[in-house]
Amino acid sequence: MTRKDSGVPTVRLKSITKRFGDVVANDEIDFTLEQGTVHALLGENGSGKTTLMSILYGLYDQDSGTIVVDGEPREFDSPRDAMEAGVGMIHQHFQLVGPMTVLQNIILGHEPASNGLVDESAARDDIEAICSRYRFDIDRHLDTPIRDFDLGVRQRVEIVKTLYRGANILIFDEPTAVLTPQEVDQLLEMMRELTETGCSLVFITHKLDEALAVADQITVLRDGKAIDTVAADETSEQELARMMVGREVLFDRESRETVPGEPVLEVNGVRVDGDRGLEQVSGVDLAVREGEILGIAGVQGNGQNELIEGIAGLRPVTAGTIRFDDKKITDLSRRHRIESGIAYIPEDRQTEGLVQDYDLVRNALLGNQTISPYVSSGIIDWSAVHDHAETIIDEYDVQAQNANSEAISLSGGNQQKFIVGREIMRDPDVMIASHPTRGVDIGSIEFIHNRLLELRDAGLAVVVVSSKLEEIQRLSDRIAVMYEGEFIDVVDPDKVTEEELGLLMAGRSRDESGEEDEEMHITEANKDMTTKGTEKGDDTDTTVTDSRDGGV
Ligand SMILES: Nc1ncnc2c1ncn2[C@@H]1O[C@H](COP(=O)(O)OP(=O)(O)OP(=O)(O)O)[C@@H](O)[C@H]1O
Repeated sequence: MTRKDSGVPTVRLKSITKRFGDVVANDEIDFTLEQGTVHALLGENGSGKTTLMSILYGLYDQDSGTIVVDGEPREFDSPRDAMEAGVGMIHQHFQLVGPMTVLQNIILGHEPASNGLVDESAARDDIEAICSRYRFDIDRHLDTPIRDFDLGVRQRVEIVKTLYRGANILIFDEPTAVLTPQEVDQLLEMMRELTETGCSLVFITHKLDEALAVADQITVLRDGKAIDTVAADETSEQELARMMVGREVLFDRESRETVPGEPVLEVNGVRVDGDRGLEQVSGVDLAVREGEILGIAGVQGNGQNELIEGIAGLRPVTAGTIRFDDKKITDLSRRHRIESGIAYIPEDRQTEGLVQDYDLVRNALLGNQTISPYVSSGIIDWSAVHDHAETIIDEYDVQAQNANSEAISLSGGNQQKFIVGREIMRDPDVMIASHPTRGVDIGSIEFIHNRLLELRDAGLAVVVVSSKLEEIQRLSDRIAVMYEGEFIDVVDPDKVTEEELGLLMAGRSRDESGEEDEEMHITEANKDMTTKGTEKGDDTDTTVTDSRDGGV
């Protein structure tokens, strides 16, 4: 990748300060974005990254300080003002309207008109030109409602929407958090291509390797202050981690001493449909034992999310049975599953994990509405719920003004820590965690990982779904790989490389010689880990190569 020399700064933020009540979110921050470069903004959850960029995007007024764009001091009263100056923002949480089509979402508020009518054909041409230039594949789906797509596609729609509005200064707020590894590579490549066409990019991220791979400059924020700005090719992950957290952070896989017990959660022949009524999970078998973490790896969209939503009771299963603690729970409601001991950390904290305009007290009650001491004889004990919210805040280091703060006022990572705390503190027997550290800073990732490992060591059955391979490898005792609605393999994390996992996630056997690709062998010992190919035009048995007993 070629990198351009710094020219005249595209954006200069001078001594920006922003307070929310007593919280100083930005404390006299200076920040310079050079023309045609990628500038990564790093920092722990709550360090002030989103606030700083929201000021540049006209969402917040700064209390003091100046914004200079292309050499001109600017005052943005709204995102519309910022957009007119060429500043666009792709948010962590998408701002799309579910029932509207992809095309309608892209042009919303900027509809081209012809004879007083919306000229969809002109819009279509413009969008197709943008898609082909930046290699987006969404132009095939312009007439489909956005609610039919997963997060990866929704994000691409957001990016195209921003480009459609003419932005050439693009702020990406944790864009890779919702993407698969392959999509991440594509996005990073696309970000470089955008700079080649004269765009200047701010890249907010927690992923140091991505910042180092794509950025020219990196600025680290801590506690609302800019700690330093360094050239990406003159620093390292270790140095950045130290600047962010103020200490060394280690992510080594520790060998474990304890042995898993009996299966507590068993799934047999389960089928689950996706949002569009198409079968996403095609009759899978799964058994999770006491004291183990089963990692489910897979490229997003291969049924893993539908499967765990089926287990958690958020989505009906169309066939098969789910048993927990030897009792059939297939038809139990979500609430009854919680009461029976199944906790769930959802993929999308914004819509499934929290009610954004509820305060943390009411959010602490979610899922505990029938549970003593919070509720007895149908009466809520708000003082007990308040104490509970405060305990979560303290023990999970959630940065919030207090328990009465609305969820929406918390940074994304702090919202995540609150949900993790609430779910773990239910004292469950089974924990199902979907992308548990999405959007979480490295210090907090270590913290959440350690909590999940503690649950396992305390004898819980834990299921972790993640598209981050290093997370799956670090946490799991076994890794089941899902591909097109089925388990294609079960592997030992100590014996598989990231490359092999990546191949499996792409539907390929670990044996690259190809001999085993066509028909993998089934041994007696692993027959019960086998899943049947069904709806996808494949009626052969798909085999797993792990020889331990027990279900996937
Ligand atoms: N609308 C708001 N009201 C009150 N406090 C807020 C608001 N927005 C942000 N804050 C607070 O300002 C601080 C900085 O938050 P910000 O979202 O900018 O952090 P961040 O670095 O982007 O974090 P993350 O990586 O978790 O997204 C946090 O303490 C946060 O709770």
